[in-house]
Amino acid sequence: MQAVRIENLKKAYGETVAVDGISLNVTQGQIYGLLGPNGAGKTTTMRCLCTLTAPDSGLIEVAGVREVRAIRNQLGYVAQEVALDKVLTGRELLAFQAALYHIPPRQIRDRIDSVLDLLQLEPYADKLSGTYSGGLKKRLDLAAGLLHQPSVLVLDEPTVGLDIQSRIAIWEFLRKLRASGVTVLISSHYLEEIDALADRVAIIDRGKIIAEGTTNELKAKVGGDRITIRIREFAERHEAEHAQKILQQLPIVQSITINSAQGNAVNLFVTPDANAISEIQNMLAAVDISVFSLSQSRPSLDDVFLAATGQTILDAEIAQSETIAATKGKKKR
Ligand SMILES: Nc1ncnc2c1ncn2[C@@H]1O[C@H](COP(=O)(O)OP(=O)(O)OP(=O)(O)O)[C@@H](O)[C@H]1O
Repeated sequence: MQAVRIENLKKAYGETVAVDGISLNVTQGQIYGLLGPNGAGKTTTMRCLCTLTAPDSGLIEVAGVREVRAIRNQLGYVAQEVALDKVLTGRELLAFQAALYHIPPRQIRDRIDSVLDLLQLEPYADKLSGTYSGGLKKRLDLAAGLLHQPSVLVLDEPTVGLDIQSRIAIWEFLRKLRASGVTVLISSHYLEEIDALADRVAIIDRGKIIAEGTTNELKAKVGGDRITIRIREFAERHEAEHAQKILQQLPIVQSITINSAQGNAVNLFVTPDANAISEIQNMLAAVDISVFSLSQSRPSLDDVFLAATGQTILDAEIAQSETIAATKGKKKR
């Protein structure tokens, strides 16, 4: 049975199309990643799945059930913002959540002890949650999401703003959860997070899935190696375009894009070839283009995004924030 099935989900807010026909299948016991820039539609997809936002159309099924109440019993949702009442202790907060989830009163104590243990929160359980560090708050949020023993845990950007140690602790916890059979759906715009955790990934851009598969499958599809050339530390766009024109003539070059977020670096995908670097260097030297730096790497998930959209995730985020700023500016006038 599929843990999560979403078919042709659509949701618009006025003229903004947040989700534009997303379909997903998540097998039980997997960590499934939704990767995409801010504003791609990840939160809206998750909120629709968790029955917190009504979709305009599309089908949602969780562990074989479609009815709102039944879906809620199967799902735990941990939102992007930590939603804690600071004047309660961790334990009191969990007790409050347990009542919201209609957990039978006789079971509440055991359930709370069990999630506190699972997230190694016992030493902090009787301290006010307002005094917790960011990592502890997130762990308490995760504990609350697991109180009713959901078969699917949905996490929206669970490590945003956390330091690296707290992030790694949460990654380890999620792997343990998977080993116990819980399905985890996680959204992130951190490439390394999805790379480290997800069995499968859907890459989302502007409300649509642009690539789906295991991380290895997706990287393999991109093909050859990536070579990044910087003509100068911060090159002008026209300098990068000149190099692009020259390098396009090389048969080993599969595609070339210019990355403005990286000082107009020139990104190439080339067929794997031991002489690729020297061929490129010779070609540029022949037309007197000097090179500030040159690096070669295996494809990353960002390359998958780049190959599908023509821009990196960071570029897409910059473009999205510029669109929002422009819309706000228009409204003010
Ligand atoms: N309640 C809302 N009202 C109006 N527009 C919304 C609302 N929620 C989301 N949007 C818009 O829908 C689009 C998708 O947003 P969404 O939050 O789903 O993306 P995201 O990939 O989760 O990004 P983020 O990580 O920034 O939340 C964006 O353009 C956003 O501005």
